[in-house]
Amino acid sequence: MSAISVRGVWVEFGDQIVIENLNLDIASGSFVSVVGPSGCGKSTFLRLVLGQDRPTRGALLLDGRPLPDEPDADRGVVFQRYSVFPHLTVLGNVLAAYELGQSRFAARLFGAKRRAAIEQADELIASVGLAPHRAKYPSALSGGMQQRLAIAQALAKNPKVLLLDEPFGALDPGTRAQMHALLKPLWARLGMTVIMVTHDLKEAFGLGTRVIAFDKTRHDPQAPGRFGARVTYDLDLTRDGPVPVLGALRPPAEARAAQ
Ligand SMILES: Nc1ncnc2c1ncn2[C@@H]1O[C@H](COP(=O)(O)OP(=O)(O)OP(=O)(O)O)[C@@H](O)[C@H]1O
Repeated sequence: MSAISVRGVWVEFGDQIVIENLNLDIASGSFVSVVGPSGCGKSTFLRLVLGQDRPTRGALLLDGRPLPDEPDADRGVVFQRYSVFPHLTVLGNVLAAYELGQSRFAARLFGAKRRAAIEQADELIASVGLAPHRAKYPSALSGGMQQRLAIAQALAKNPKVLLLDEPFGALDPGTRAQMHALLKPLWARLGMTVIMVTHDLKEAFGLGTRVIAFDKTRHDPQAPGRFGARVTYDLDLTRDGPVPVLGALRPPAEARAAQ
């Protein structure tokens, strides 16, 4: 589990301000959904936490220490598409993640370490429901199966923080619901901190313990890049009390627990 602090973060590309003075504290083990209009900087924020992009100003901390500048095994990521290796089987994909995560200097594991990695990979493959498909290549898997594989691959590194960028955006509603049913118990069992960008409000509220909305609050028609996005809503769903969901009121925690 891991806590993330965002301190006075700005992101600028040339004269375009994308994120403006962002301050956030994300608790260990929380599941944060990030929503907001297209182009408001949600993926940019995720790339900052991943270490793929750096803030123009400000700092990000993981457990009180500056986030490393490059992605590492502490942070796993699943994108909407294309995050699995097409030339490797299901097992090969998950094993590759173990190899990359565990062996910094030699890319392959051998002997007892490899056997242990295969055992762990098989457990993970089973936990995302892909055991019968372990020898298949991604081209032989459905979109939902490929995303389950991408999740297994991200989890193989045993990350403290799992970053999800519209992970189910390309899936049909039925498969999406299956993915929700898979992800929530996995998150609860593994106790990771999850940050998920989504355009689907139902998904955001259904999975998240907290929903953060990004948006630009100021606009200059003469200079569209002059102002960046800020946090416009920050809803803690673990607290009791009414939370508006799609125009309706969410039931209190007791009633939810009984559901
Ligand atoms: N490397 C880059 N160079 C220049 N501009 C960039 C770069 N990365 C992002 N941007 C700009 O930053 C803004 C925010 O992009 P971002 O992808 O973070 O938005 P988003 O909220 O995730 O959008 P969507 O919901 O459509 O995926 C966009 O205007 C985009 O063009």
